[in-house]
Amino acid sequence: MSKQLAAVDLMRRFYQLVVSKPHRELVLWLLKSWSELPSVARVVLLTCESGQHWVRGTAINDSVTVLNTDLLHFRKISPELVQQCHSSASARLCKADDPVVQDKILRDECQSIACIPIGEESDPIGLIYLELSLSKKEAKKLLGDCQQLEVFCGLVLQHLTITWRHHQQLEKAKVAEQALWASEVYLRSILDHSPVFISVVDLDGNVILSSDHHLNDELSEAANTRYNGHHVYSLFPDTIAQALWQGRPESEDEVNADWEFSFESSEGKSQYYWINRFPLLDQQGKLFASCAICTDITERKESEIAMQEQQKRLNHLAFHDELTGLPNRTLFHERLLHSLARARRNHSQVAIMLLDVDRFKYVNDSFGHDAGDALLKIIAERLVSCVRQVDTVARLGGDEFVLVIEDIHSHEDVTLVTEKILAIGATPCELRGYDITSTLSIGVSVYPEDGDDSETLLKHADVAMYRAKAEGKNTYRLFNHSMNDKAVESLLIENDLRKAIKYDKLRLVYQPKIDLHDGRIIGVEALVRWDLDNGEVMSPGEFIPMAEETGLIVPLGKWVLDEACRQQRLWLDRGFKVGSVAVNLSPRQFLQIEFPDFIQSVLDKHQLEPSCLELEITESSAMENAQQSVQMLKRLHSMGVALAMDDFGTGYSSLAYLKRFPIDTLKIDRSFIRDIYHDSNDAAIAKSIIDLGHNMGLKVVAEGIESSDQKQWLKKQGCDYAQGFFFSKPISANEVEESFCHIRRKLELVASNDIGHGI
Ligand SMILES: Nc1nc2c(ncn2[C@@H]2O[C@H](COP(=O)(O)O[C@H]3[C@@H](O)[C@H](n4cnc5c(=O)[nH]c(N)nc54)O[C@@H]3COP(=O)(O)O)[C@@H](O)[C@H]2O)c(=O)[nH]1
Repeated sequence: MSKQLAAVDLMRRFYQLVVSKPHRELVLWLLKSWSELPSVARVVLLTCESGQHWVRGTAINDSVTVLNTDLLHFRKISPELVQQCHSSASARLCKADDPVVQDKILRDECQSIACIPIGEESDPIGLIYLELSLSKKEAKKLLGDCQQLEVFCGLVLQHLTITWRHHQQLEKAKVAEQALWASEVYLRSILDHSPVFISVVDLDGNVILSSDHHLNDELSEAANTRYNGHHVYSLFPDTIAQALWQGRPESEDEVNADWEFSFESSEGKSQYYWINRFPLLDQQGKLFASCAICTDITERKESEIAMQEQQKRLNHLAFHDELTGLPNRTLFHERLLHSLARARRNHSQVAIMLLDVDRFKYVNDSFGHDAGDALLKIIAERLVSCVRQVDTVARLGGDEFVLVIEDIHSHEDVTLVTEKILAIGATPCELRGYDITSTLSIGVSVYPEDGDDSETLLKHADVAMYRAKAEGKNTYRLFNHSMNDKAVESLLIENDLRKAIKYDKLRLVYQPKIDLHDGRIIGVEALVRWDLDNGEVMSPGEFIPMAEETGLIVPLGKWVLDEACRQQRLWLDRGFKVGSVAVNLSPRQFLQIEFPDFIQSVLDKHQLEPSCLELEITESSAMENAQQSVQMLKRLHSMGVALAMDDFGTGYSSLAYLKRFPIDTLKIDRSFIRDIYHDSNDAAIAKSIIDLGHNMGLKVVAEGIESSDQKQWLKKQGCDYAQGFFFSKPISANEVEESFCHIRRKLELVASNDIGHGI
């Protein structure tokens, strides 16, 4: 047969044998073909792929096994031998006792080992490993006879290798496809469930990929559809589109950036996002798209803003007056310190103007606190309008304001400002439908001539203001050192008294009044005491005139009335019938239009009959505004409150008026009682007052009885009641209570037996 025909025959046989035969069968056939050769003890079929050897099968006599294992794990033939053969470019034969095969051979009769490369000698696709019971020489001959089998084996192995590789590639593609599918599923799931908005935008601005979380429904025209495939500018307002596509406009790196972003919804609600943009590069490292991750931080931002605003409000409250919004005392002091520091540096002058609203109490009491607050607000606004922005207008509390005016060059500058303030202060303002004119009193001190530090300057402005008030109100006074001493002293007392009223440093003591005929206690007179911080007690003789002068008598008088009625209620509840409680009234208090209403409210508050209360008004104050006093006394009398005229005999009573005063009692001033026994004039006056009182149908009380003689004389003259140290000094409510029974017994004894002295 020609070589050509032989080749064709071989190919035919090859195709008959190989095509459509399962691989396993081909491997078995190969192994079998070699193992059936005479003297072959063991056959191993190996393939070479990318420098690695795979054992595909092994045959020992009739037992053929198909394998697929790494040579290194097979370990039944020598890897060194395989390696040597593989690199030698020809079949290699060695004796069984060759060191490379030692310990590996299977049988004792094995004399030689053959390792036959299959395919290209320099780059074989496989190897046939044989263990032979032939000498090396005999084995060589046998292998020479097997060339056809060798070629055929090469073809089959090549076929197998190709199909294996093909299979492998298919497997790999399948795995890659699965991996791709999985990564797509992961990505979609992540996008679908992501709580943030993620978008990938290509270089032309088209959305390639986006998460289901919409930025804000109203922002997206495609809110309920996927964004993909749309241009960012067709989906979002320009600002957002730009953020998603072109990045932060001011950023140097337009692609890679993160920043906070906000926009306003159509409802005017601000929406905040944190945007993180980064580039997407292809395999060549070229930018093909950019990804933006937008996290909704609105809630966090809102709470941050709320906290900042609260902090701002707290800061504002700490340094501003809540009612007027003006700087408060703390901020005023700070500003004043700065102004003084500036003035020191610039050798300039600063004016401190302390303002007090005249008759503010009256507005408050007459129109109510809301009206008072409204007035303060109006004044605050007007003051601010009077000064330059660099100046300070502050409210120190109550109706007290202060101004710090910088860069003053002369007293004329000060006068200009004060007159402006007085003018706008006196402009009427409407409160509750009434046109109210509330004037201001201003005290001014100037740095450096009136003081070098804030405390002194403020004290001196206070002194000047006090002087402005004392000298007619609705005016201003510039401080001068001659004002200082007396004014400061009065001011200090006034301030302390203000605090004493506020912080309950006042108390009442009670002096009993006795019926001279039977010695009964017919009532007590409430007298106020002021406990000073140094432990001393200030007499009302000292502070009542000052309280009257400053107007403090009104709150003080209210407190006395309320406290006396409270105590009366307590005594009644505990079974102590002390008679009426008499309270002294100051003229200012007495002439307040709303005074009867106040009395009624106190009686109601403590659930007292009007007869439980007696009001004492001095003769001189009743006569001072006689016409008004008549009206007021009539109103009080009609309410059923007992009325007494105090210190009678010391004033200039007009009998015409006296008969019009609806009073119940005349109190003879103690100055007539003192020498009643020795001074015939005093005796005559006292006697006349007793007669006058009786003739007018009034009861008469003698004050200041210190001795039994005085008492006896008065009793003899028909005086009804008496009061004085002879019976009892003013005592505390507790003492009244504790010794009430004792006092009553003793007073009764003194009155009836003319004995006893004091209690
Ligand atoms: N508007 C108000 N005036 C008040 C009030 N409390 C007191 N006063 C007036 O202050 C003046 C001084 O009062 P006081 O120091 O309390 O003196 C009173 C008595 O202690 C004193 N007195 C009483 N008996 C005697 C005595 O036998 N001898 C003596 N030397 N003094 C005595 O007289 C004062 C009471 O006087 P009168 O009011 O006239 O009855 C005084 O004018 C008080 O009115 C207050 O709450 N509001």
